[in-house]
Amino acid sequence: MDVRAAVATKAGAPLTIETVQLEGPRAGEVLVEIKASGVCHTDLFTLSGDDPEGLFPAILGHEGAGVVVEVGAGVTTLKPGDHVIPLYTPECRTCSYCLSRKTNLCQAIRETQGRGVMPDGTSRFKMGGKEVLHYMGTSTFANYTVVPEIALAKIREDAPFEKVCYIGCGVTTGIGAVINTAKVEPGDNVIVFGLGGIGLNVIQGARMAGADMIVGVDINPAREALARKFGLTHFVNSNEVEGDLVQYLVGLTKGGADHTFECIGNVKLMRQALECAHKGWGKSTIIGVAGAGQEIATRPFQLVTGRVWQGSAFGGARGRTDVPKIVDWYMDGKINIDDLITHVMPIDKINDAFQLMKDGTSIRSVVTF
Ligand SMILES: NC(=O)C1=CN([C@@H]2O[C@H](COP(=O)(O)OP(=O)(O)OC[C@H]3O[C@@H](n4cnc5c(N)ncnc54)[C@H](OP(=O)(O)O)[C@@H]3O)[C@@H](O)[C@H]2O)C=CC1
Ligand SMILES: N[C@@H](CCC(=O)N[C@@H](CSC=O)C(=O)NCC(=O)O)C(=O)O
Ligand SMILES: [Zn+2]
Ligand SMILES: [Zn+2]
Repeated sequence: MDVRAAVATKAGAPLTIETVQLEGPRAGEVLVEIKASGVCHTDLFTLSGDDPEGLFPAILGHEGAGVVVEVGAGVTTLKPGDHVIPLYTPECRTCSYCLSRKTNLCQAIRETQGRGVMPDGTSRFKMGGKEVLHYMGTSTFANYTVVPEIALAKIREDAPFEKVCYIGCGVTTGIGAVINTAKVEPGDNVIVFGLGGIGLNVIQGARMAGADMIVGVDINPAREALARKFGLTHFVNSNEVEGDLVQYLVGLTKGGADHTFECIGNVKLMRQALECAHKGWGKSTIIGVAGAGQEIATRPFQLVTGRVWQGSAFGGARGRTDVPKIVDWYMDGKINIDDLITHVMPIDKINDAFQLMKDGTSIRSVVTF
């Protein structure tokens, strides 16, 4: 079938809206009509060429929501008409990672996903007779896509696609990092570096967990007012701090934070986030994704003296199990998504969404089909 897609032809170039040929679902696969997709910083990161796994030409997008159109042979858990959110972290429930119960990083299809192909090693997308690659196993910047059954969360049918698509990455990543990975406890002090589409959800998660001080660090003063609505108690504009930022934050939290989160992807800030965690017990969780060749550094003494450095992918969430519950939280008014979706536009305007993100003007843009 012909589908409309925003194609990333090469690193650094704007996406182009194209008619692409999509083959139907093979065994274990599902054809999904994508109704809406958020644009995450990671899409921009991959498009920039900084992602060691970035491949072109490809159809980016990993924050979608839509409706099942057709299922391939052997698919038992989904049927046409079901509403779904594609998962870049699948949940097969049978691989050793899933069975360990120690991680959400299902590895059942990770290798082929990283090569931009379906689990059988081929792509379903073609343009002008040539293969176009999948991205993160989801490729949601197309009005139809094919996704493995194990990478689809079935959600309730009354949830609005234009809002709950954000649960496909940003919401789950931020709230999940607090609840599943860091396990923030009532009364904890928290510092969040980067108050964008992820960091604001970390703030929202910290408030849900009952944190006491919730400190946000950003260079964009426009982020303060919105962050306060989500639970921020102290805003720090790092450009305005005189002297050492780490010392300032340690002072503000009277010895360092119980938990810090890096939500930018900057290795220097990852170090600062670790070093303003409390001596003896502070935990620092890296969420931001850093480019090829970037490495983190600190004095080992920082760890010897009890700080813990860890990371979180997709908020430690097991998507098929947890995503439907997070959709319920939104529908029940327990979490706020609406105020974070600052722009909605048709897919034809997707390059505007990337520009708004680069300019620091948007929190989340959602494209519709
Ligand atoms: N681990 C995971 O599972 C996931 C990781 N990510 C990653 O998380 C990171 C954040 O994504 P997202 O929230 O969408 O990105 P955004 O661009 O929305 O947010 C980043 C924020 O950090 C601010 N910032 C930039 N530089 C600095 C600085 N030097 N000091 C303080 N603040 C700064 C930005 O300001 P300004 O707006 O002015 O630039 C912006 O407010 C990215 O690296 C993304 O790839 C995303 C999803 C999942
Ligand atoms: N491909 C990159 C790493 C990109 C990355 O870390 N992705 C996150 C999700 S970011 C979503 O917006 C993730 O889940 N990582 C786990 C994984 O298995 O990819 C690189 O090679 O550096
Ligand atoms: Zn993302
Ligand atoms: Zn698995």
